[in-house]
Amino acid sequence: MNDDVLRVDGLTRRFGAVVANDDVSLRVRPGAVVGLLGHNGAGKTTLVSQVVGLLRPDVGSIRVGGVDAVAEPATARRYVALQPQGQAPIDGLTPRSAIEMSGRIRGLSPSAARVAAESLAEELDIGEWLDRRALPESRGLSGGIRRLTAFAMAVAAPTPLVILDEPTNDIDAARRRLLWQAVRRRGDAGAGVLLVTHNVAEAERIVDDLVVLHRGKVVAAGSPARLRGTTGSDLRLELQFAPDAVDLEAADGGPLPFPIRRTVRSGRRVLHTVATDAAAAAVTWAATLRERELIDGYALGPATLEDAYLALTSSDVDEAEPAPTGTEAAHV
Ligand SMILES: Nc1ncnc2c1ncn2[C@@H]1O[C@H](COP(=O)(O)OP(=O)(O)OP(=O)(O)O)[C@@H](O)[C@H]1O
Repeated sequence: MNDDVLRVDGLTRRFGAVVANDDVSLRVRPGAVVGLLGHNGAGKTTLVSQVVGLLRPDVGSIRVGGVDAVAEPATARRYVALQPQGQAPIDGLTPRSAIEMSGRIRGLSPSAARVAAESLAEELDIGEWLDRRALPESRGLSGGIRRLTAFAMAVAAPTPLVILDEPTNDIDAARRRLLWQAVRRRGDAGAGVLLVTHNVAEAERIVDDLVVLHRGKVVAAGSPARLRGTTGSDLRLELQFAPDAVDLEAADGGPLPFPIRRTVRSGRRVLHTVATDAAAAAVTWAATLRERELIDGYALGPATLEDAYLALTSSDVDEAEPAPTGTEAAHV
């Protein structure tokens, strides 16, 4: 089908010796929320900058709403709204005036822009700040309210494609939940949404598909269930090591009394993926490590997408066997 609202093919962008995007391809269909995940420096913002015409690719093509965004960036830009990664420059404005102004720039009538500001303030629970002025040096409005205002500015008028670059930074947990729901609603209303985030656990609940970038390359793509790459009944045993634990291998590297499907090391955490029937043995073993003060603590719960994401983007992974995902890109 060629009704993609965003289609990126073979995109490569270098900065000197750094290959920030390396043969990246992805697509976003109308009504789909696609999460773009990756660590710092993975190349996410470079990709977004090319889609909105702020950077030119070295190689590859970008189509936004069917328009060649490399050849005709100004035309393509009409189909896309962007919430950039940094704070929106709204000093001197109130959230209400900033949201209304964005809506007006995107073609809303004055009355439609007023209605949009009111309804977004309600949707995001920022009504109490709607008429408070943002002042220089981050005064007047908190970082979180500024981020929510920037989101409202991006979606004040509907566009076929919405790109959100880390929209949840600085936002408290309750309003983050409202924001995720608002993002999902934009997809349900028919927009294609490209959502750049580090927040794997929260994004998992609202995205249709995920694309994982690692060092400029797409290392996995597909639905959250496909990327999770474990059977529905798998569990995750998380071990937390003390800051002064010097020999992680000695603590957890011996023969284990149960089979482990996958192990990922992430800082002071070690995440083992285990089958449900190994739960009792896993807890007994972890409790012993805890008693011997080799670990600070442990937790056993359902395997999550975060485990799979860390496995895809970490160089410190042991796989017992190839991940049973059926995806062509579920390995690095
Ligand atoms: N203007 C630039 N000049 C030189 N190098 C750049 C430039 N912009 C990005 N890079 C480099 O390209 C790589 C990808 O950066 P990019 O900002 O796209 O990553 P990111 O995934 O958005 O990271 P973050 O999550 O930290 O925002 C990094 O190595 C970065 O240092």
